[in-house]
Amino acid sequence: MTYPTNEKQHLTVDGVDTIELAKTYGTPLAVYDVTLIRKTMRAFKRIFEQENVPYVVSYAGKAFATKAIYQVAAQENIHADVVSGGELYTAIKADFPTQHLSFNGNNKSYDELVMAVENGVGTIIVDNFLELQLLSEITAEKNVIQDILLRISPGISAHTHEFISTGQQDSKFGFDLQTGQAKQAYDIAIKDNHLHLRGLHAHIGSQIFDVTGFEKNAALLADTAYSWGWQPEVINTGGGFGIRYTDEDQPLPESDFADAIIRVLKEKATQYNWAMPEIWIEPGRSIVGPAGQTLYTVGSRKDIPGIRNYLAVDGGMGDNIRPALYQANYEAVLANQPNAKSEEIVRIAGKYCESGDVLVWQEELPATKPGDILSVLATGAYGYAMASNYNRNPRPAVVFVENGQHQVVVERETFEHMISLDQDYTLGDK
Ligand SMILES: Cc1ncc(COP(=O)(O)O)c(C=O)c1O
Ligand SMILES: N[C@@H](CCCC[NH3+])C(=O)O
Repeated sequence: MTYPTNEKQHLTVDGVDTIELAKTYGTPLAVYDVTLIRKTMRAFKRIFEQENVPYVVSYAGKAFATKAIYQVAAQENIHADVVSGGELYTAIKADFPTQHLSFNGNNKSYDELVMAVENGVGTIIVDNFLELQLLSEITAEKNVIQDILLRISPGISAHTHEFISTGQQDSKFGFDLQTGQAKQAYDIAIKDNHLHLRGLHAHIGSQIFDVTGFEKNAALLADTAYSWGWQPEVINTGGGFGIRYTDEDQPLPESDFADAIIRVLKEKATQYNWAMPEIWIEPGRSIVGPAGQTLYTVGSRKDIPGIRNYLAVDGGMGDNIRPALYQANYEAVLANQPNAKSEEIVRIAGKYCESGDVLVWQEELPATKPGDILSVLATGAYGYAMASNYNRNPRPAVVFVENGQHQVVVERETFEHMISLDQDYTLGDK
C-alpha cells in the first residue's frame, strides 16, 4: 500500500499535510476527507439511478453524528437515519430537512417520539408494540398522519462479530417474524388512521462482506409483505456494508450490495405484479469509515525483550473503543513518513488505565521517537461517535478537509467542558 504524501514525504489528506493539521489543531485529532465522503454518497445514489429504480440512501448517523456531517448529507441530497433524541437534535440544529430523516431504535421514549412527530421527521421505523401504541396516541392527539415502517427481526445471521450482528432471531431489535409478532404489528398499524404504514425494514448486522445476507433479507421482506396480502411502498434493507480496516478485510464495492438488493426486488416486483417499491438502504460505516483517520502524538514506549514492544500515544480507548470492544484491527502509519521502510513490530497502546486500551494490536512501523505523529486509518465510523471521557480525558477535535482546505467541525473538549456538569457536594459533614 502506498500512502498519499507531499514533497516533505508527510502523509496527506485530500492534499492537506497531516503534520500541519496536528501542529495547528493538536492531537488526538479526528480528520475526515470530505471529498471521499461525497464520492461514496454519490456512488450509492448512482447505482440506483443507473438501474432506474426508486430509492432512498439514508446515512446512518450513528456512525458519526455531528452537525457538519448532516450538512454534507443534506448538500448531497441524501436522507439520514437517527436513533436518539440527541441525534435528532443534532440534525435539526444542522438544518437537515426533517422530512428526509428516519428514526430507528428499539426503545424510543415517549418524549423522543413527540419530538420526532412535532419536528416533522419523515419516517419513524417502529420497532416494538409499546412504540406502536405510544405513536398511535401521540399522532391521534396531535391529529397528524405519520409515515412509518415496521422493523422486522428477519432471523438471518450475518457473518460478523456477534456484538454487531442484529438480524438473528435472538435479537433485541424489531418484531419477531417466526412467532407471528410482525404480522400482529402489521394488523395494528394498517388499521390506524394516524399511521401510514409504508413498508418494512430489517437490518442484518454490520461490517458484512458478502451479498447473500442482503439478498435473503430483501427477498424475505418482500415475501413477508406478499404473504400478508399487502403491497409495500418501501423495502428498507438497512446498512452494514463492510469496509477495509486492514489487509484481512476484502470489501466489495458498494455497487455489489446495491445491485444485489435491486436485482432481488426487481424479481419480486415482477413475481408479485407490484409497482417497484422504493428501495431504502442505511449505510453508515461505508460512508464515513474509510474517510476518517485519527492523528496521535507518540509518547512513551516499553520494550519487553522476547515478548512485545508497546508504543503509547496520547489517545486510546476514549476516542476509539472498537479494538477493546470488538478486537477490531486497524492499520497505523507514521504520518511524518508513511512510506518509509518498516523496522519493528509494535503494539500501539493508548494512555488509559486499562490493559485492553489498545489502538492497533500489531503494526510494523519505521523507528519512531516521542513527538512523531501516528495516523490510525479508517477510524471515521464508530470512533468519535463512541468516544468517552474515561479517565477524564477530553474528546478530540474533529477537522473536515476538502479541496486542500480544512476546518474544525467539533472543537476539542477542554477540562472545563468535562466538569461543567459537576456540582460541589454540600450535604455531607462540613
Ligand atoms: C438499523 C441500522 N441501520 C443502519 C446501520 C448502519 O450500519 P453500518 O454502519 O454498518 O452501515 C445500523 C448499524 O449497524 C443499524 O442498526
Ligand atoms: N458500533 C459498531 C457497530 C454497531 C452498529 C450499530 N447497529 C461498530 O463499531 O462496529
